[in-house]
Amino acid sequence: MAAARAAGSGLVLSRPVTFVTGNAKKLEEVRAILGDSIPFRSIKLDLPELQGEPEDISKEKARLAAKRVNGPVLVEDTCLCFNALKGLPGLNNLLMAYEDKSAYALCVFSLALGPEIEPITFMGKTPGKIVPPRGPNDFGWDPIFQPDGYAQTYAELPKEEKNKISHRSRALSLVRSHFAQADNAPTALRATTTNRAVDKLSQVCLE
Ligand SMILES: O=P(O)(O)OP(=O)(O)OP(=O)(O)OC[C@H]1O[C@@H](n2cnc3c(O)ncnc32)[C@H](O)[C@@H]1O
Ligand SMILES: [Mg+2]
Repeated sequence: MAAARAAGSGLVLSRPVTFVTGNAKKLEEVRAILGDSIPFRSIKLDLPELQGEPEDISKEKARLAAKRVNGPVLVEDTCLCFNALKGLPGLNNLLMAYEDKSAYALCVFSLALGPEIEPITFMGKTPGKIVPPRGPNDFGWDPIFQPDGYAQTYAELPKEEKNKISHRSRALSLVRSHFAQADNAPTALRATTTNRAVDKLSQVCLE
């Protein structure tokens, strides 16, 4: 297959990256946010629901997906984390007992360039609070999450607004920078430099 080059980026992949998810709504947002900045295809695969820290879950999803696809993959794991529960994901009703309704939406993308290559992660975080549900009920917990600085829940916001400030778009802007950063490295070094550059990036959490 022909090599794929991300628009405006020097990161050359042997195949276009495959975004793997079982969630059509996620895919819709990723398409809207990325446009044609990174060439990707997508497949619908139900990855196992793993337990643990979001970063570990995301990486494990990427390892499993890279084996299934046998090529470069991008996956993501998202959670709504409640500060009253010390960042643990939880249920809206459980929160009733707590005065602190603050929360954050967290999205962790993992990029694995192949089945034998350790995935690298990119995190985006959007702070907000949990409210009684408002707005359309077609995407997970969107109706109960109201981002800071907004009077509307994610579900009530126009899609373009959500996509400007969402946990997902913040994480994806790091994915994009990662692809663009590879531009600065000599071709022969790109693969390894990319992996190292990401050590730095993987600790970045865009808030
Ligand atoms: O195949 P994957 O990508 O894993 O898809 P999933 O639907 O299982 O996705 P997650 O495990 O990452 O997400 C856990 C839940 O969070 C929901 N969710 C993810 N992103 C969301 C967003 O931006 N707004 C509202 N709910 C979201 C999603 O619908 C799930 O019910
Ligand atoms: Mg899942």
